[in-house]
Amino acid sequence: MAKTRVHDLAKEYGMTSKEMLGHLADMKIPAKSASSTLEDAYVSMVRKQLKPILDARAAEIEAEKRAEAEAKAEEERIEAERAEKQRIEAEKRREAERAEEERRRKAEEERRRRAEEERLAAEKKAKEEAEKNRVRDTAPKSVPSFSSLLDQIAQQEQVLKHQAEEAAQKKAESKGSRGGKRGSGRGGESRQSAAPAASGNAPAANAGAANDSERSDGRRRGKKGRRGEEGGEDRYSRMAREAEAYNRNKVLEEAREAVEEASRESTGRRKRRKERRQKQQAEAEQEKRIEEAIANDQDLSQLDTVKVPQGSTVSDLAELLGVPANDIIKRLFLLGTPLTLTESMSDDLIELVADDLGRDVKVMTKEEENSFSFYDNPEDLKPRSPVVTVMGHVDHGKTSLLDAIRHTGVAAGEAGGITQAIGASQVQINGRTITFIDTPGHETFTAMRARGAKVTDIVILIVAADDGVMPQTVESINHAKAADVPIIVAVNKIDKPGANPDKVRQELTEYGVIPEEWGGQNMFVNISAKKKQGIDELLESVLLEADVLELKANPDTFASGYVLEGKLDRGRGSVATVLVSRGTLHVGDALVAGLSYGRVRAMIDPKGNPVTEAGPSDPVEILGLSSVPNAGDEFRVFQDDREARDLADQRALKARIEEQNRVKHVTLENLFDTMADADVKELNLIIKADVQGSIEALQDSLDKMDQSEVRINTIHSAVGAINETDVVLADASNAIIIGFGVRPDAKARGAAERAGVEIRCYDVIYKALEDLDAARIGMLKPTEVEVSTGLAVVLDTFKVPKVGIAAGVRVEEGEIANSDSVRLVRDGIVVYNGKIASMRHYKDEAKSLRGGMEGGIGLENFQDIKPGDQIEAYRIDQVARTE
Ligand SMILES: Nc1nc2c(ncn2[C@@H]2O[C@H](COP(=O)(O)OP(=O)(O)OP(=O)(O)O)[C@@H](O)[C@H]2O)c(=O)[nH]1
Repeated sequence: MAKTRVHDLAKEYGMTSKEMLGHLADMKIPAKSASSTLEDAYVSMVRKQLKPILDARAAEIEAEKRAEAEAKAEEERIEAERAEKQRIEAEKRREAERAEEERRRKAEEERRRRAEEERLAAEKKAKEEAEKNRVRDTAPKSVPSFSSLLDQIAQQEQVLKHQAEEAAQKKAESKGSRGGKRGSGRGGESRQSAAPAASGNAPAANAGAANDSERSDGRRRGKKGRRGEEGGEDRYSRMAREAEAYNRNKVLEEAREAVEEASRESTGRRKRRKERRQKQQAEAEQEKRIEEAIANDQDLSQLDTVKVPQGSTVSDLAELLGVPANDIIKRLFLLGTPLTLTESMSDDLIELVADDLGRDVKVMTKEEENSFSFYDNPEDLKPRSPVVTVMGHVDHGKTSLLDAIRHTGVAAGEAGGITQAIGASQVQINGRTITFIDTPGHETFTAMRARGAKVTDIVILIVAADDGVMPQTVESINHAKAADVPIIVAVNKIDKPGANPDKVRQELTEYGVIPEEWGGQNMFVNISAKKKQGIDELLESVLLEADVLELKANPDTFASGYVLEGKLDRGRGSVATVLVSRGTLHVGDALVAGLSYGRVRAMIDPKGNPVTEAGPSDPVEILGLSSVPNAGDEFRVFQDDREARDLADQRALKARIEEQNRVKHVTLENLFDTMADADVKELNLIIKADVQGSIEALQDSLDKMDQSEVRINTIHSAVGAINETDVVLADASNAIIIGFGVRPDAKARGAAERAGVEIRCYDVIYKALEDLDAARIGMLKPTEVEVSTGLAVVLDTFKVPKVGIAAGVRVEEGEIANSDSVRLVRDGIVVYNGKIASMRHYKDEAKSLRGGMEGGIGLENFQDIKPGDQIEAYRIDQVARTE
């Protein structure tokens, strides 16, 4: 048997001979070198021993092979992907090239077409002008302008061309038929014609004159008859003329080129200058935006976001985004909402379209648009007093608490004299001030917050200890939490026998309001608003909370803040209670608040005293505004009252446009509503009142009215007198104007009369509600009422030609008319409901059958009548609705 050598065996195992010799040594098998031979017995021993190695190696090789194959497959995949990508890109590129080529071709075509058009037009004009000049023999007047010079050049060219043609023709003619006939008497004429030609070698400005004389010469020649002219030109004069024509042409051509070049250069320069200017402007604007953003601590990544006012029209958006309106209209069309240029877009549509255009937009509500952002240097900030709102369930003691607070620190004798002068109050405690907003409840708080007015620093949640947590308690908690305002709980009415302050604490934990003593975040104070117990402790808690909040503001700047309340006062005009958030407000300051502006004529503090200035956290009543601002409007003082007026005017104009747009345009949302409720009638209202409260109260009652059939729309409401704009709006939207404690001014009254707009003024809400209800009911569809007319019993049935089976009846009750509807009732079940087809009394047709009469009744499309059936007759009456 052949012996196996070590190196063959090693090869078989994929190892070096040295490695194999190592293994052999381990197994005590004698072998010296790679060429040593091994006995078969040893070989089988080696194989047995090295089997695991062989297996492992095989597995390794297999794995390597697999990995290689995988890598190759992956490579191939990547390669294929890359190729595909390349192919797509190439395709895209080709597509783009094709598009570009097409665009270029079209542009070239267009350019050629235009050039051709221009050329034709110029030719036509030149011909006309040449013709005109030919018949006009007056010399050109005065020094021509640059453009008229060009015109002249063109004209002269035409004339010269014309003359050259004429001359060529003449030449041909004279060479042909009358080549030898050169008359002697024609030399003078030739000289005559040559003389002006020679003198025509003049500057361009005079060339016209020379030309004209030549033309008139030609004309004279024409008048004198062609014969005299033909062949009259001698060789020299012709040469002189041709030389002159050549020279002139050359000069004119050069002049024209120079002029064209100059104008080309100037437009090119102008264009470049314009582009440079625009670029500089854009850069400056961007720089300004960045500076402002840094100053206002804004997010710089938001800089590219375009702010779009809510309700913007298609053309507004196009302008803001700097894109052609068509781009937007096209996208709207694709979105299935075709709109015209002047139609408003919904927030969603604005965002969708902008997104599609790859632009970032922020739809700004009116409040956001009207709000200002300020930046203060931290060094300028000084501590300010806290502003507090009291919230809680109805009857838990909000008013009583505010009352008790107002009496704090007031001597007993003074107490009776305290009146709530303005919509906010201030109390002094431990030498510090706390400001309270006097419109308690979360509704106002949230309404203000919704308008962007963040005035409250701390909420006092009042909970009656005898009543515990009630629905509005929970609402108040939610509202305060949503605004991220800390809550201090005043557990009230602890003087009451059933009071259980601990139960209140327990219940509140469920809503995440947990007493500090239990490890929570909220301070709890037991009070009795009625007995004025615990009030000081409550106020001290407010100060503690304020310390935690580290409330600060810069008092040494122009004032800004929020309107808490606005009203129209008979004697004093527009009156607004404002809360200063920043800066100091002075009498005489020019300010804008919402749509109103004016100079502060007078200021009244919460105690009713006139003051000349108000700092951060101070509430004051101000007089002097042009109109009544709304609660929640932001106010801001301007250095210059012209600026204030401009801003207010801009806002007022915008508000008016928006209001009109709102009335005119159907939005996506209400379009469907309107279609679905085609049956619903609308009662449009414009409400004007002397105080915001009346508007809210009326609106509240209106909202509660049944609107299933007549929808009541308040299309506009505001504090202030009824003015002409209201009438215009009412006219445009078919609305009634309701006034509370306000009257229309003379202009409005006149406009209303002319337009037929109804204005109703009231002093009390319920009267207005009564009238509106009546109007609403008047608009209701009349009700259909079934009136029973008679009852008959079927005695027998019989056949009637054409009608089929008819009933022989006896009328038991009432009177049945042939126009009545009937029900056929069998054993209490209605088997037919329809109309009477025929009615007879004996043989004759009858219009009706009275009680006790017998007759025949046939039913429309119904034969299954049986003796014993009852016929109930009725008619439908329409009755005007009373509700
Ligand atoms: N016994 C007792 N009664 C109180 C206390 N505080 C308020 N009340 C009474 O509770 C009732 C409601 O008090 P208001 O202060 O009007 O409560 P409110 O929360 O302002 O009520 P609305 O304005 O209707 O939401 C009044 O009759 C108060 O006299 C109190 O501490 N103890």
